This record gives sequence, C-alpha cells and structure tokens, in this order.
Amino acid sequence: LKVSTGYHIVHNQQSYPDFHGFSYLQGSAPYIVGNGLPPSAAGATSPAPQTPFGPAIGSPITPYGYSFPTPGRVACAQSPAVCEKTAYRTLDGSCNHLEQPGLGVANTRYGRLLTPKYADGISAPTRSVTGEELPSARLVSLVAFGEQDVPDPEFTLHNMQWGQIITHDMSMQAGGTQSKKHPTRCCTDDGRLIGLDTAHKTCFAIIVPPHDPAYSQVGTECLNFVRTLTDRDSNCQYAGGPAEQLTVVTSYLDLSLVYGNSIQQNSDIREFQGGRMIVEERNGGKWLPLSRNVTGDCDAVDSSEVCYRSGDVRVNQNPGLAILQTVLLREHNRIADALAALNPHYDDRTLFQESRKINIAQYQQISYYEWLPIFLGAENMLKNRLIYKAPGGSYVNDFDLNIDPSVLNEHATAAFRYFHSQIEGRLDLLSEMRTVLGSLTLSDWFNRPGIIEVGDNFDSLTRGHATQPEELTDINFDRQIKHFLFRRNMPFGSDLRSLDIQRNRDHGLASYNDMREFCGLRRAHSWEDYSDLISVPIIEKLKSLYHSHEDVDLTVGGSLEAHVSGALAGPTFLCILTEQFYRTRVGDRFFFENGDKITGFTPDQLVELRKASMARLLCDNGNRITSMQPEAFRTVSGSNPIMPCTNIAQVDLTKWIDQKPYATADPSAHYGRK
Ligand code: HEM
Ligand SMILES: [Ca+2]
Repeated sequence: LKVSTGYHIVHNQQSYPDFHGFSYLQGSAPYIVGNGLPPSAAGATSPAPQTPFGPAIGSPITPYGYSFPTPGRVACAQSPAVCEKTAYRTLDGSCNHLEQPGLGVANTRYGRLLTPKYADGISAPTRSVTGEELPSARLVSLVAFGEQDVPDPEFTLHNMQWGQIITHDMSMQAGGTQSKKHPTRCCTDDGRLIGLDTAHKTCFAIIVPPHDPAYSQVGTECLNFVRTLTDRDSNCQYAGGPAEQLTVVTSYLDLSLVYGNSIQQNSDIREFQGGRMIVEERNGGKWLPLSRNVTGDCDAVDSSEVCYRSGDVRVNQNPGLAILQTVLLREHNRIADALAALNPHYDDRTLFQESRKINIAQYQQISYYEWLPIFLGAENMLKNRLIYKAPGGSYVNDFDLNIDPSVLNEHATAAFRYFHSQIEGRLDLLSEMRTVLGSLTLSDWFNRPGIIEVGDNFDSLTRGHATQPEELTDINFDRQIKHFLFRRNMPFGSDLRSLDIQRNRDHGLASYNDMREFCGLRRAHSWEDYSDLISVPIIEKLKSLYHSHEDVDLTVGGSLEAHVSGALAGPTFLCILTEQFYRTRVGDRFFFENGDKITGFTPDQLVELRKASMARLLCDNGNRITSMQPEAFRTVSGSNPIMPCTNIAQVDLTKWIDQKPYATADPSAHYGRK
C-alpha cells in the first residue's frame, strides 16, 4: 500500500512529543452563539467545514486512493426517497440527513477512515505482509496484555458502564449474537477446531496456543468466532469494492437502545398510553418488559427467569448494563408523566415524542459535557469543536450536511474497545450508607439480568457502580473477561481481548502503522520507531509475536500507547475517537443544542437541559436512592461528596408547558414521514 499524497491531513506532530496540550487543530475553536441562523451567519470563523481528521462526505479519495460509494445510496434501509422536515427523529435514523436519507440508518455499512487491508483485497481476513498468518489473537492477548487488577483512582464503574451504553447506541456488528452462544459453530463442543472443509464459511476460529495458562487445563484448542456480515452478503447493499461490514443500529446518539431501531421494534415496547414505554410491575418495582424468548435471549435456567426485552438485544449481557437500560427507560416514563400533568391536552403520540426528545437531549448533554471529557480531555474537545465553553442558553448551530454521521469501523472495532480495559470483574452491592453488603462475580451473571430485581440489588448495585472504582484504563483486562467471558457454568469462557483482535482482522482494519500516519504521527520504519509511544519492553514482546512491524494490528498497537495527558487513550486512538465524536455531533441534525425552529428547544429549555447529570438520573430512577455524589462518574471525594439527592440540580420541566406550536401536529408527522 502506498499513501496517496493528494490527501490533505490537517494535523501536524509538532505539538506532540511531550504529551502536553496535544492539539489536533490549529487555531482556536469558533464559539458559535445562537440566534437560529446557520454557522456562517452566526459568526463561525472557519469557511470550509472540516472534521478534526477525516474527509467530509463527497471527498472522492481516501488516503489510500479507493473511492467509496456514497453511503446513502447503497443503504438497504427503507428510507424514503424524499424527506420532510418534521419535529422528531425517525426511529431508524432515516431523514436525519435530508439529502441522503439513508445516512446513519440502522442496517447500513460502517464508515471507514482508511482502505481495508484484506488479505485478498476483497474480504479475506488480514494476513502478515509476508503472506503468512498473523500470530494467534489469543497469543497476542496473552503476551501483549496483562490481567492485573488496578483500580482507577478517579473514575467509577458507571463511567465504564455509560461507555457501553454509548457503544450500544452507536453500533452493533451484523450477524453475531455478541453474548449468546452463536448458532454457527467453528469449534467442537469440546474445544477442537472444526476442519476448514467442513466449517461454515463465516468461521474464523481463534486458535489457542499450546500451554495456554487457562485453556490448556481443559484441553480447549479453539475459541468460536463468526465473521461479521458485510455488504457483499447483502442483496441490496453491495456496490462493488472491498467488503464493508454492516451495523444493525442507528449511528446517532438517539437512545435507539431504549426506543428500538424501527417502528416495529418500538411498537413492541411502547405502551401507547400517556406517551409511556412499557414497564412491568414485579418484585415491588417497575422493570423492563420480559423477553418473549427467555431461553433464547438469556442464559436462563428455565423460562421463568427474568430476561428483558428492550430497544437493543444486548440488554441482558451484564447486570450494570441492564441497570442503566432500566434507568433510561424509567426516565422516559418519569418525563412522560410530568409532561402529561403539565399539558393535559397532549395526546399519547405528542407525549411520547416530546418525552423521547427530552430524554435524548439530557443523555446527549451528559455524554458530551460530563462523560466524554473524561475520555477525550476537555481541552482537546474544546479545541476540536466537540463542545463549547459555558454555552448557557445559546445554540450551537454547526450542523453540517457534509459530515457523514456513520460510525467508523476503526472506532467501533478498535479504538472504542480499548475501554474494555475498564471492566471490573467484581460488582459490589452498597447500602445507602455506602457500606459493602456483598458482591457479585461478573461471569456468574452474564445474560442473567434477573439478579438486579432480587431484594434491594437494583439500588445496591447502582450505588456500587457509583462508588466502586472502574479498572484503570491500561494494558490490563480483567480475568473475568479474559478467560471467563460468557462461561455459562463451564470452567472457562471466551476472551474478550482475543475477540477484539480477531475482529480487527475480520474487518480488515488498516494497520496500526497506517493509522499512525493518518493521524499525523510519525510512520514507523522499524520496530524501534514505535518507541516514541510504546515502551521498549512491550515492543520486544510485539517483536516476538509479529513477523514485521507493519503487521501490528490497530487494536493492539493503539492499546499499548502511552496516554495523551488529560485523556484516557494514546494519540492514535484519541485521533479516531475525536474524529468519531465530532462527526456524531455535527452530523446529527437533531443534536439537542441545534437551534432549528422545528426540531430544537427554546433557550429557556436549553438552560434546563444543560443541568442534566448522571447523579440526578440515578437519584430519580432508583427504587429508593436518596443520596449521591454530584459527579457520579467520579469517585467520592472531599470535592465530590455524597449529598442528599434533593441538593442535586434538576431539569425544570415546567419550561415545557405548552410552548410548542406543533402540539397538535398531524399524527403522521411523528415518525418523520408521511
Ligand atoms: C461488562 C462490560 C462489557 C462486556 C461484557 C462487553 C462485551 C463485548 C462483546 C462480547 C463484544 C463483541 C465482541 C466481538 O465478537 O467482536 C463487544 C463489542 C464492543 N464493545 Fe464491549 N463489552 C463491555 C463493555 C464495553 C465498554 C465499557 C465499552 C466502551 C466504552 C465497549 C465497547 C465495545 C465496542 C465499541 C464494541 C463493538 C460494537 C460493534 O459491534 O460495533 N464495551 N463488547
Ligand atoms: Ca443510535
């Protein structure tokens, strides 16, 4: 592969080496004050829209010279050909982009920054530049990554857990089950490889090396791995060129995991009364409705076990996730009930859509202003125009038709998965006084969410996640996910780090070295050149694994870099994450800060929405949680003390008293199309 010189990379490496004040963009961010006008009229200083790193829609050439078909045109989704400008988001994400209605829609292709590196140029998993096989993903997981338990001094388990919520909102690789035993078997039940001639064509099993510290004890030689479906497997998506994987959910941060990704999915979880979503009363509380296929969706002992149905099939995967899904669902109904009291003349549809809109807005506020700065660094976000300082009641009108909001394959398959490092295998149960009542072992409760309904567990686990530190974001991945993932009563399970590495090769992601160069860092010409970001002992380990320094998988190299100060990732992953979250905001016409007259909020409402916090969300939606620290993603400290919930700022919903001219709008407008 050769880098095309025609590609313009915005960034330089001058500010890089000492890790201080690392910035990707020259110049300062234009602060856009709101008056409902487009950015040019609102005083934005940059003439041409430019993402932090990547090409905008319509840029014909990627760095490697392959021209991508316009995503909107190849989308299989049933997006209308012509969109109407309506007040609310559609459920499948269509018509967010009015000119390319298929952008960001469920069941379309991932975006990609760099041309794929398939072994055959089309779809075969990546191989070494020497033509040989890459080292076993399990071997790389064992040799390059650790499994030490190092608690993070600053951030709580909710910080990790919110990340999984964001992940599930943004993407889900097609064709897999992610947590349930996959119906396609690439290994025999006793862990032997099924021969290539008999295995299903989507198999890409992970070969366990001899003397594996865990698996050799039970004779497991093979970890199941099924390839992600691509546009080439789809009748309506393929437009030629190398394979691109498909993602099942809307790429927008639109709480699709709560509301579903289609009208059909949504109707199955909506009450159709009072604007509410379905909740079921059990064990003295209000819970997500039950799955209709308990033994299929969960690792349930029998069909009487609790197993949930929600907007996202992954809801049951682990207890912390099921808790936050429940919190976000209850928040919807809390808002709907309040709006119904404030506006008795509203019908179900208006209540539903208005509550959904507020729920999403609060969630975007928390995600961009409270959560993301922890990962990306507040300064980096400000410099790259991901957020603005003290916006008060003003709009941020920089929505840009040239920005593709699709989730990047490099983001979902490599960079964002680095935060699997934050997962903790022991989940503490805490009383209101924050004394430890007990704890759960993660691998006992994969796909068995019913545990959160037992006794006071919902509140105790919620407090636990708000108090207990997450694992340090580093090269260590907890034993519970490194040897025991989805183990279902077996002595061992799978290894999430191995899956991440194998998935990188399945998706043919560009190499670590290519991505460094794309991000404006120095391209390495020898192993030693990696020492600017990766420690020498780790480079030695990589040398023992890979044939060439050009072979290092993006997932691996990016996870081994020293972090940029103030952020939770090294420069290469930070570049991908920054690019992604810029696109996710600026490419979303419905982003809550947008001052559009039809889709936006009033300045008064915006002031309220900006008071939303994780702490308040947990206070409002527990069973009996009465105290919380104001910054729930951060551990309790002198400056972040536990306080009564009543002291934590609340979004005042009286600002929504019948201020909308569209309260009695045409009902068909609610799904955004006629
Ligand atoms: C207990 C917590 C978690 C578990 C058990 C878990 C497990 C998994 C599994 C099994 C997959 C699919 C692996 C594959 O077959 O390729 C996956 C994908 C992924 N995970 Fe996690 N995860 C957890 C938390 C997180 C967190 C905290 C983040 C980020 C902050 C994250 C980010 C991702 C991403 C981006 C993907 C790919 C999504 C896609 O399909 O596009 N996960 N995770
Ligand atoms: Ca979504």
